[in-house]
Amino acid sequence: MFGTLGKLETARLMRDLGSSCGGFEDIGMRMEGEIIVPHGGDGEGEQLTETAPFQQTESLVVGYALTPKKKNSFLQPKLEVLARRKGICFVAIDLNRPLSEQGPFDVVLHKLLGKEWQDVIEDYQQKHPEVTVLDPPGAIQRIHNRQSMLQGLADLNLSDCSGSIFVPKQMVVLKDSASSADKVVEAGLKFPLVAKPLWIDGTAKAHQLFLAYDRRSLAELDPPLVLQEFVNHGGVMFKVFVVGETIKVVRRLSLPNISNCEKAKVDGIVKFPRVSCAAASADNVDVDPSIAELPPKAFLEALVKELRILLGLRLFNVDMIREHGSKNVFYVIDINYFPGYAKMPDYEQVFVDFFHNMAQAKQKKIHCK
Ligand SMILES: O=P(O)(O)O[C@@H]1[C@@H](OP(=O)(O)O)[C@H](OP(=O)(O)O)[C@H](O)[C@H](OP(=O)(O)O)[C@H]1OP(=O)(O)O
Ligand SMILES: Nc1ncnc2c1ncn2[C@@H]1O[C@H](COP(=O)(O)OP(=O)(O)O)[C@@H](O)[C@H]1O
Ligand SMILES: [Mg+2]
Ligand SMILES: [Mg+2]
Repeated sequence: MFGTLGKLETARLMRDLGSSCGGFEDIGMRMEGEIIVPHGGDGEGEQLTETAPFQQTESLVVGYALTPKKKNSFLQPKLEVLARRKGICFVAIDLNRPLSEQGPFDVVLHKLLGKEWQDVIEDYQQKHPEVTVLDPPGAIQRIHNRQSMLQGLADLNLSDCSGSIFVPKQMVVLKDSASSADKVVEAGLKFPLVAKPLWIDGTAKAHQLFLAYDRRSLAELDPPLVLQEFVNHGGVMFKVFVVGETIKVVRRLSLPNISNCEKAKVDGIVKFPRVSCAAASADNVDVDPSIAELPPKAFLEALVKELRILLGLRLFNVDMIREHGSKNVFYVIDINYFPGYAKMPDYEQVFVDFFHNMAQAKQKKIHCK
């Protein structure tokens, strides 16, 4: 039932990956991308010393509501110590007590799923307009659906034209039906297609993706899902991390090109691992530099500027691939709210600068009253 990726590709993929995202191990030097830090931060973490003088006054109190996994991966000791030195402190929100009885907070940083929390944070946002909610729940909801997350991207009018941005042709299949295969063909989607669960619900299942090589295989998939045309991109993808005004790009391993010969040979559906969640080890993958070349800086800045407005988010990353053979034709294939920032080089300093700028803006506002 499950076909197989080309033997060579699979072997290479598994060799390079070493592990899937869940049991994330750093499998090699992460190819650090360009650092675009338009404001004061130099992106360089300061050397930590045990006797680092803690800032006495708290300039910013950040309440956080995160899963244990996210708390462990994001709130690492180095971040807390560097933050404390700038008067920024992180306080765990007690989910068993009313949020309004806790704090006071300057910022509420959250990534929890479920209607209950959504109601709590929306109610809190109404009652506490003075608190920065990172990020607004409505904006987060939009990217929990793989259709709405990409809506509007293809129409972005980018000020910089050193590149162009597209979204792969895709369609949503809400329920099993004999006619869904006909609709896919009528919509002119070309196989192979990447089948992705429609909803991002924080479970591993939301990341179980398949390649569907022919229309007959669609019946083996479990709706609701998005079917997206596969775009050859040479096996390297770009993760564009955004933290407020800061942008950082890293390269990650991705799926190899699918040749016409393979398209003809392989049938059925193929499940594939979370190739891009682990850090790329580009050192041992012979990739053509034109494939691995980072997207132009001005292009990324123009794209992210528009995305911040379109999405209404400050903490997100964008998965982009360069169309194979093109100079700078890019496809956005995924957008993630509050992703695994610990895999972004120097993430601690980036966040300290981000929160410090927030604290300064708050101070300015108080003095202007
Ligand atoms: O597990 P991590 O730390 O690698 O981060 C996951 C992200 O990996 P990335 O940082 O892009 O390499 C991951 O990104 P991808 O979807 O794998 O591109 C998701 O953002 C995931 O959150 P969710 O399951 O979509 O809610 C993220 O999971 P959470 O950390 O939010 O649970
Ligand atoms: N349309 C596509 N064309 C080519 N490869 C794709 C496409 N969509 C996804 N992929 C591959 O699958 C990986 C995971 O897809 P993505 O949409 O980012 O799902 P997730 O949210 O689970 O990360 C991507 O990093 C890329 O390697
Ligand atoms: Mg992704
Ligand atoms: Mg994702």
